[in-house]
Amino acid sequence: MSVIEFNAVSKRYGGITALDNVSLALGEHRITGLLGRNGAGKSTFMSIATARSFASEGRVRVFGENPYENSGVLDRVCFIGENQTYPQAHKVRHVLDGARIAFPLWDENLARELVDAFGLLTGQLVRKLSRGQRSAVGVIVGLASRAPLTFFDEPYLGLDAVARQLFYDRLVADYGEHPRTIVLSTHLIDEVADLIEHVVVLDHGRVMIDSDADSLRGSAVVVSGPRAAVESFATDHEVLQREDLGGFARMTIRGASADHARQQGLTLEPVSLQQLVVRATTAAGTAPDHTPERVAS
Ligand SMILES: Nc1ncnc2c1ncn2[C@@H]1O[C@H](COP(=O)(O)OP(=O)(O)OP(=O)(O)O)[C@@H](O)[C@H]1O
Repeated sequence: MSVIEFNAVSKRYGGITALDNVSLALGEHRITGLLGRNGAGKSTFMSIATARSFASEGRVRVFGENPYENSGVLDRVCFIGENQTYPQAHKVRHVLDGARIAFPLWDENLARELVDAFGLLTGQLVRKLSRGQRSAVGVIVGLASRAPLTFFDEPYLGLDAVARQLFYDRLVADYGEHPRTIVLSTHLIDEVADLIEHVVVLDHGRVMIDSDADSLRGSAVVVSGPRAAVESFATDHEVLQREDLGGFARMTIRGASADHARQQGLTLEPVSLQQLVVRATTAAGTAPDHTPERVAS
């Protein structure tokens, strides 16, 4: 079942097209990485999927229904943005109290554990927390909500590397025990590469990649060795990137057979998700009428 379905959805702000004819179906019980450059349309996508703004055109379905003013849908959705704001007088405990009421599947024990793990105190005023600590409050709400559809839109402004790792570890552990649909938008692709199962890359409001993460990772390899041998190997393949280093060459090649490369004495390395995303979004500007890359779903 698709939890989110966008069918030819566009969103325009005056002369700016933030989403351009986006068609996507995100299945349930997956962690999807929503990736793309600044201004690509990621927040706009999440804003429409959470019924905080209207599409200019197209059809949106969440849990199979129109999400607008639909409490049956929205009660199952949690959105954590990069800049959550809280009332001035609120303490951490008030935020948790509000979330307990808002989210039917709220897990108070998990919330308390996470408060400890992030080094917070429930009696602290949220406005006196550091930037990273405020982000931790958002992350705690997002995880403990156990919402069947949870969005994290760059949730970790100011969170240090240790706290971000804590978020990733707890996300994976809790998701393992309580599978749900999670959409995580981030620019820290290398950090999340191992935890995302599905990848959606937007660029200039369009879908550039909509793919299972493993298939995407396996879709290309980096081959290096003597230049003539690499050139010869690359002849019948699509070369995504090349570096010439004197008599040596290093190429990122799509659809290459690893065994064949090894037989020719070439060195193989996997391509990182970040490299694939960078490649997809740098090539995008030159391909206005592209077809989204859908490796497998
Ligand atoms: N409320 C708005 N009014 C006018 N333009 C907007 C509005 N919201 C977004 N935009 C524009 O729509 C485009 C997509 O913005 P969006 O915030 O969705 O991108 P993003 O991928 O989330 O970017 P970032 O990674 O920088 O957060 C941008 O060109 C942005 O300037």
